Amino acid sequence: MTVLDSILEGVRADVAAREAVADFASVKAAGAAAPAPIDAKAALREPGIAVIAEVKRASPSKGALADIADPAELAKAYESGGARAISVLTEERRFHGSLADLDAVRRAVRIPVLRKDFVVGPYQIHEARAHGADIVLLIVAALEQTVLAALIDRTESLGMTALVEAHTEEEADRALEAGATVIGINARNLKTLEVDKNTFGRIAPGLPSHVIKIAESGVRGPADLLAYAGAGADAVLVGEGLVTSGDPRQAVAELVTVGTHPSCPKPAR
Ligand SMILES: O=P(O)(O)OC[C@@H](O)[C@@H](O)c1c[nH]c2ccccc12
Repeated sequence: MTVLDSILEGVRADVAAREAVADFASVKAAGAAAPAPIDAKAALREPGIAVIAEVKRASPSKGALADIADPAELAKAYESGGARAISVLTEERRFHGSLADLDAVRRAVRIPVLRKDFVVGPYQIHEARAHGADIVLLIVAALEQTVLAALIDRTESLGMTALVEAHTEEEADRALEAGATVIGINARNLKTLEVDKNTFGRIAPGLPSHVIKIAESGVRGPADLLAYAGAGADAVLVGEGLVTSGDPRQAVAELVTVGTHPSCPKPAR
């Protein structure tokens, strides 16, 4: 069993437990009653490399990363440093995230918020909307093709943006085939947890120019952002490098400064 399989097993159990308390119809209604989502695609297409800053307490590869007492305060620091969007891990068992973190961040910032979890079905999409998410992560490796296509459709029908994550050329092809217009290439293989920073550079050039391309994982500083920008990234998603920095506002600001400088490579459009 891969790491991803074992995470998915826990997630399915947790979703079933929540669904026993609040059924599908009730999360759907709560999502419909939530304030309208922000247009995250427009935000990601603004000039300069977008920085998506992540609220990440722990990871399966590193264990505890940061003691984040107040996720709202961290998100505000990211926003004031110039982050274009905030990613919030909501998976509990391995990443120590929660929907309460998502709520706190949603209340604290005005920029788009991404629900970062292991989505296995439509329940979590409506739940994300009910908790104020504008973007939902969908992981190709975790989903069958027909389910992936249906979940992208459901996410976008609710006015949110589906960020579809791939790790190989085959997965990127599946993402496109399923209708993804925002694709994240994760340098970390979720089955083995190994990081290969060349993954984005191998896969992204093969994606059509209309696709918004996000480089995920492994950004520790401006040099990494520049390398991803040179390979065609519209955005970078950064977790560990920010939560362990000591000064998250400053750490984001350094990335944003480099990513918006006239000398920074721009994606072909
Ligand atoms: O902490 P890093 O190396 O900056 O990585 C952030 C982000 O890419 C990573 O948290 C991530 C990317 N895809 C995921 C899917 C599930 C959980 C986590 C992730």
